[in-house]
Amino acid sequence: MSALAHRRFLKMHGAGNAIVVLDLRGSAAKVRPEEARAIAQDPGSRFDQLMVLHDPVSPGTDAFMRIYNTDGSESGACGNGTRCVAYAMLDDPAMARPAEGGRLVLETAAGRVGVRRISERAFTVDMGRPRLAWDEIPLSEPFPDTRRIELQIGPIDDPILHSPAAVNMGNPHAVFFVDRDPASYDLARIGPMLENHPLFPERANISIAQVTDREAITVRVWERGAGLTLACGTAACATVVAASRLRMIGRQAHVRLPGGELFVEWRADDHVLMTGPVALVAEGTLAPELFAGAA
Ligand SMILES: N[C@H](CCC[C@H](N)C(=O)O)C(=O)O
Repeated sequence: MSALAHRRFLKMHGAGNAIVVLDLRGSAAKVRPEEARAIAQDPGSRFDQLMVLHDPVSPGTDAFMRIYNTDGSESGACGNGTRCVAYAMLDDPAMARPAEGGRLVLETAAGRVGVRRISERAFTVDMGRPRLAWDEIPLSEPFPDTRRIELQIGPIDDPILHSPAAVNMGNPHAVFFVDRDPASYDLARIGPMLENHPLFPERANISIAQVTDREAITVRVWERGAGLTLACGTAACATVVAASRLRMIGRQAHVRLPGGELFVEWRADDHVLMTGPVALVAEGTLAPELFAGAA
């Protein structure tokens, strides 16, 4: 039987991004990709991302986090999910541990993120520094300037989208800036082609963004490994960094996504801070039969 059977989870969302939090601290259990897929496919535990807590690995951190997409693939970052984890680690009766004044340091395969409570249901995540070199995104061929890379989709003489910015926020992002409502693009059709484009050896999250004023951007996202989601925290961060590099905004903006709004600041010390809400939807336990056919 799976080591995950009967384990309790929290079903949450961050600006509409569906998140499940599972606490495996104090155990040697790990989530296998097929088990993540099985959990995602059950209506009671459906998620865009599964945030799994493990015992801390490095001194000065409160937990090690593994992040799974709907398809079972792992990511080095999830902004919305990190806020949900902070809520769980500070407020959930079973998951909470005493923490210094509402502050936590979480570690993932991509590095450390700091989280600070702003209010009962809002948190600011220090997502760390963006990685901007072509081989840090990563891209499969060299581009000295990742503010606009050579990639387009649609008719060669009249592309639907072209010249995206590339940013890594612990995960790879391509951001296409457009001058009309991002909702007018068929991202459900375009997204998978771009997510799996050979230019992205680790695939990519695909955003379509419209800068509506010097401090406001409207974004829609096709997420790597999860598809269309109502919000994507790291995409919001990547979009603000990209827009700032292109001088379309200053260093901060309100990012409006279908599921809600995030505020992102690319601080002078190169750290990207993202502030947004969390919501608790339900709690549940993982039924053993979930994993019966896990493949
Ligand atoms: N799909 C992303 C991970 C989740 C990102 C998103 N949900 C967020 O809030 O940052 C990836 O595979 O890179």
